[in-house]
Amino acid sequence: MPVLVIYNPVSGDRSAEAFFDEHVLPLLAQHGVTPDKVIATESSGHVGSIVADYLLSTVHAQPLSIVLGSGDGTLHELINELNNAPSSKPFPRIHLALVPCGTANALYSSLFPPSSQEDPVEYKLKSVKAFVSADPHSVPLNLAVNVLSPPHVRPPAQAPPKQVSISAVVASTSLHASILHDSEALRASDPTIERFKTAAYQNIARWYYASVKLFPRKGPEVVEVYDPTAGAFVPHESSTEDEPIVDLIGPFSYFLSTVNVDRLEPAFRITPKAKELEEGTPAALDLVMVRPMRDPFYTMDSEETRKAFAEKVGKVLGAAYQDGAHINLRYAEDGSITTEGDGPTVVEYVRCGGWEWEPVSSLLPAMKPCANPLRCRTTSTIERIFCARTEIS
Ligand SMILES: Nc1ncnc2c1ncn2[C@@H]1O[C@H](COP(=O)(O)OP(=O)(O)OP(=O)(O)O)[C@@H](O)[C@H]1O
Repeated sequence: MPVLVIYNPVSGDRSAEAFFDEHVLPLLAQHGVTPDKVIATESSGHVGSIVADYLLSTVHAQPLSIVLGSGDGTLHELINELNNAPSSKPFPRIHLALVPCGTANALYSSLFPPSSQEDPVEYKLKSVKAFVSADPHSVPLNLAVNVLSPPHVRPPAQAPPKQVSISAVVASTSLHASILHDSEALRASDPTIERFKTAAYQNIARWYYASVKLFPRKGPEVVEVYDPTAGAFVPHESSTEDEPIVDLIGPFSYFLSTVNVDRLEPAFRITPKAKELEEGTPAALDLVMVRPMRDPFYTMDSEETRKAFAEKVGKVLGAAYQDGAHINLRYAEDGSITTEGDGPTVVEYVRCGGWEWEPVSSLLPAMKPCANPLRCRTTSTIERIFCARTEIS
């Protein structure tokens, strides 16, 4: 099977090149794996053209393996560039062995949940070791298709085309989208995951107005919601087999869905039940929402209310770092947050097949990343991309 070795030299703390020279390439050589190419990406989007050009130059009858040293962003680019690459015949199955060289490494840390005792070098080599082992095990990735509509324009002006983006980790609006947006500006000064926290504090008091539709996934055929008392997903109260679509209104503080991952950083388990979905079951999006109107103390939108509510959002995010404990938080009668009683859950943790986000204007300024309509749907598993992983018992 042909093998490409690709790394992004600027991802994370820029240590990918040294790590590949010192550990990854010697490990491959030790197992008799001679890569067809070893390439460092030179710019944004380069990873996709490296792989597409390679595939277009070969007969590509057999599957291709890629040892990829990067974070989630480079993987995202690879998937999207391949999806857009012109090819008269289908691309072969692609096997990935991941080396976590990025900042957050959400997919890697979900496939290989870290433990504090582990040697850091050994930890980073787990996927490559699975790939070179005598009996490699891989997991298929589910992909979510996101369609971003352009803002409405008045005729005769012509609207720009819709943008399609495929995600293998996360699709979000609201606070998380704003964090990603603003954390890029902090990359040069802070290469660590701390920059996500800095960006979170910059945006935590913002609300986003939208009307939202949730669609069921195949299998259950209803939208499901996590019930902390039952410790399980149950049918959403507004979703029945006859009328499965759930309509929600904002404002929203947090709105984020994941595929394939239960965490966005090694310790940030934002969709902690996502890994319980068994391989082979219909693809699902695990969606986490925080809507200020669920707070019994919500009266009206004002700068003051947003500031007070920001403290509660901070508690939700803090609990996500406590092994995903945010999904058990409820409002007490006095509006404080508790894990006791049967008050409304602070977080709505939904399992669905897709969602639509239609922004509506608010009296207070909305944020750029969430200003356009967005539709996100899971596809059934796409067979071509597999990740090398050891069995997780
Ligand atoms: N040679 C390069 N010079 C500049 N940018 C590059 C180069 N190669 C790739 N990139 C860009 O670097 C960006 C960041 O890469 P990546 O996502 O792998 O790391 P990260 O953002 O640190 O990690 P994570 O996504 O896990 O937080 C990608 O968007 C990619 O387009």
